[in-house]
Amino acid sequence: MSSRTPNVAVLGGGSWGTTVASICARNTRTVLWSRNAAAADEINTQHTNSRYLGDLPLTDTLRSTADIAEAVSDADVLVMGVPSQSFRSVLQEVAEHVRPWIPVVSLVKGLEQSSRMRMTDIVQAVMPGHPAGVLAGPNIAREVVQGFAAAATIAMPDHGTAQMLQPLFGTSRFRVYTTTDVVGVEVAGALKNVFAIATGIGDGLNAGDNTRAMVITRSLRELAKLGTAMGGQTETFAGLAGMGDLIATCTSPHSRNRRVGIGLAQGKTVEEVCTEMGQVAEGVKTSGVVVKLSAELGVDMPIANEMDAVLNNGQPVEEAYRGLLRQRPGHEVHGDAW
Ligand SMILES: NC(=O)C1=CN([C@@H]2O[C@H](COP(=O)(O)OP(=O)(O)OC[C@H]3O[C@@H](n4cnc5c(N)ncnc54)[C@H](O)[C@@H]3O)[C@@H](O)[C@H]2O)C=CC1
Ligand SMILES: O=C(CO)COP(=O)(O)O
Repeated sequence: MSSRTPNVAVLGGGSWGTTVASICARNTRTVLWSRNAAAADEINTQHTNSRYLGDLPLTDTLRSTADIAEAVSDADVLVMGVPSQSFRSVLQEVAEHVRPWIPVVSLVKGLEQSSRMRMTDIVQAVMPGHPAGVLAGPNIAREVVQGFAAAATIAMPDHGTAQMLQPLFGTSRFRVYTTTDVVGVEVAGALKNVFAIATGIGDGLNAGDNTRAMVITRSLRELAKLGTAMGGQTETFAGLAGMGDLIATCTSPHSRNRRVGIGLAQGKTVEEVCTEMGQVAEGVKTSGVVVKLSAELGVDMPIANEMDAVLNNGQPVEEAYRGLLRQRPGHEVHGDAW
């Protein structure tokens, strides 16, 4: 790469794709692909994305297009910000237009339902040879756009690539750390959404602060057990992408996943809550994938199992908490039961 800063293309004009593109545009030439031409036009002329981020101002040098080939043709770095279940099809659509071997950074916190694959595995399958990594952390989009201090970690298989990408995503108030633990960061980001739904149910049932702390703490343990069984490093789960994001998502009034849990506790169906929100809550679809993976890998995940029962098998929310309380607590650190 020459001495000029790399060109970035971000695919996906929702809350987080827009936010990350706005940050990158402060640091280098950045194009955001939105499938909605009116939204792209609004970003170019008004410097807002009102559907997802209200009137919060975006970086005025950010350029947006609804033409996916145009968005990526000059890109030195490809950033994927479409939800997990659309990730493969968008990548397939764009693959022939992308320069050879440029790095691909996923912003996505979900697992593919049909294949149970992580997003970086999908990159390897669709665009073999491209270095694939992930940016994740406690990053509620609107708070990041507003410029409140926050941090994330960028994981790439090669540390030099992570260090090369770091300045593209960071600002003085958005601190980007580096790691090579792609699996750990990616799994942590996907799993925390399932546990945010569990916390939301407790909050919606007015179960109180002790219950919330119990669910978050035991969720971290489940997350770390499955994450390490899948190849992630233990320390990652105590970091920004693990504990950090679990805390943010399980406690934020802005979290879509937590709001799903609250809605369920209020007697709404998953479909009703998701339609009302009009934004993705990845944990709904990730829940079923997680229980299948945990069964395959022999990892006991009682909270995730209860969420799968509620979200996919019609179990009433009150039963989910009662089901957990019926279990006898074992050794806090070495026990299998929750
Ligand atoms: N919003 C947030 O605070 C954060 C979100 N994330 C993750 O980022 C990913 C994207 O989420 P958000 O931007 O928040 O979702 P969103 O619901 O705000 O927006 C999703 C965007 O993807 C587009 N999209 C969906 N399917 C598409 C397809 N087939 N082709 C083209 N575009 C498509 C939608 O039109 C929409 O613009 C998710 O995995 C989420 O977990 C990660 C960190 C923070
Ligand atoms: O990933 C997020 C914060 O880090 C956003 O969480 P939600 O998708 O639940 O809004």
